[in-house]
Amino acid sequence: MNKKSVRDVEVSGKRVFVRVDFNVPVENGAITDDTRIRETLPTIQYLIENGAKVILASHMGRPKGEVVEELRLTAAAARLSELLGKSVAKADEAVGEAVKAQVAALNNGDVLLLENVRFYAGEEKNDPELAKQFAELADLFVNDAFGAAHRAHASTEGIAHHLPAVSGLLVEKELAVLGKALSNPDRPFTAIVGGSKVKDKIDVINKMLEIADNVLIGGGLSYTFFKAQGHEIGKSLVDNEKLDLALGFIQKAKDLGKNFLLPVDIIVTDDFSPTANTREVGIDSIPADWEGIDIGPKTRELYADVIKNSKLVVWNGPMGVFEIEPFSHGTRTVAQACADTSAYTVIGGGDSAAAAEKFHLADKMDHISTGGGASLEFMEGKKLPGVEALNDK
Ligand SMILES: Nc1ncnc2c1ncn2[C@@H]1O[C@H](COP(=O)(O)OP(=O)(O)O)[C@@H](O)[C@H]1O
Ligand SMILES: O=C(OP(=O)(O)O)[C@H](O)COP(=O)(O)O
Repeated sequence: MNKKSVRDVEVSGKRVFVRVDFNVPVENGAITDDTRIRETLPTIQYLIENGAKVILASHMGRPKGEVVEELRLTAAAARLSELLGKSVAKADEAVGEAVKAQVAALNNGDVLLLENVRFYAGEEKNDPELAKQFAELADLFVNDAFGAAHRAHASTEGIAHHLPAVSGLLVEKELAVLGKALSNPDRPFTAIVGGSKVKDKIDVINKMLEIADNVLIGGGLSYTFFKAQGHEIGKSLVDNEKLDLALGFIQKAKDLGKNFLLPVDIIVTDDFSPTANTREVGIDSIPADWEGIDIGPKTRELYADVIKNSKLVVWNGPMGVFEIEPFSHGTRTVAQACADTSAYTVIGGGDSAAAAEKFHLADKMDHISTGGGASLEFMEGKKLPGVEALNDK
């Protein structure tokens, strides 16, 4: 990476404003997955050990510039404190006199977590005044919020214009792993693209056709391709505006000599529920009033085989509605194949990561990205504003 990291600058005795992504799932006030907090520990521990005064800032949810009690970072502070094995002070605001006083009271090695930065309307607007207020709290800015690196907000981008600005160790790691997949991949390189957000995934499929050897399509995306090819797709998910583009991708794969695989069989259902009737059908036999919900057994076998024979696998998006048990087999098979293969496996996207967790296979993957949107945008070749704003080496 051509950006400076926290290791490239002096931090001892400095007030360091660290943007993290503690946007973790919470149910009834309890954190249900603390991955994003655990992944920032290397940076926070590095700063503590090197005598910095650590000021952490994060967003949580989308409170749209207002205080929303359920979106306070109180539970995150408590969990961080447990994980660090030391007390973490928590501010009730993110800027202002009380926060300044809390910062002034910090000793070297102390940690203070500010309140949700999205309680301020200026955050998402990248208001220069708010960015300045954040900057006034510190001597150095460290961005370790990979999950929010695609956002140009006051605490991710604006602040970098007022302070020396470097990356944290998580951002550095994410960029190194995802960057390798893009620029110097081990081959055969297999990209698996599934999920339901056709519009969001189009650019990623396009990019993967250029850089991967095998592109496997699954999930709700598949039906736009099937419809474009003239198949009956019943009530399956489709994006009618992308039919020509889908045909274009099939042609592009041929022109580039890439192995572009669509499901050869699927599971259809007559109702979106765990007790619904299901059938395995070929892609030319989808009943008009049924819905495609998962990849079928032949496709599972085919995809698992490709994954097994790969050296690098990048997976984004589930193969079916894995949240409902009878429709989870395709996603489970792909997750298991990723766990078993000797290939280096990279998982991006919240739902694919959640699927790996659900099947207790997450620790068998080589890299699970902490950013869904951010990893997609990075893989599409877009610039991430939270990274671009950092100081060059
Ligand atoms: N055939 C399908 N029909 C409808 N929804 C699907 C289908 N296959 C997968 N899904 C849904 O897609 C969702 C995930 O899509 P997406 O957000 O694009 O993935 P990710 O978060 O991994 O990027 C899951 O909730 C899953 O239930
Ligand atoms: O959860 C996040 O994004 P993700 O679901 O794309 O990984 C990040 O915290 C960014 O949040 P945002 O999409 O509200 O800006």
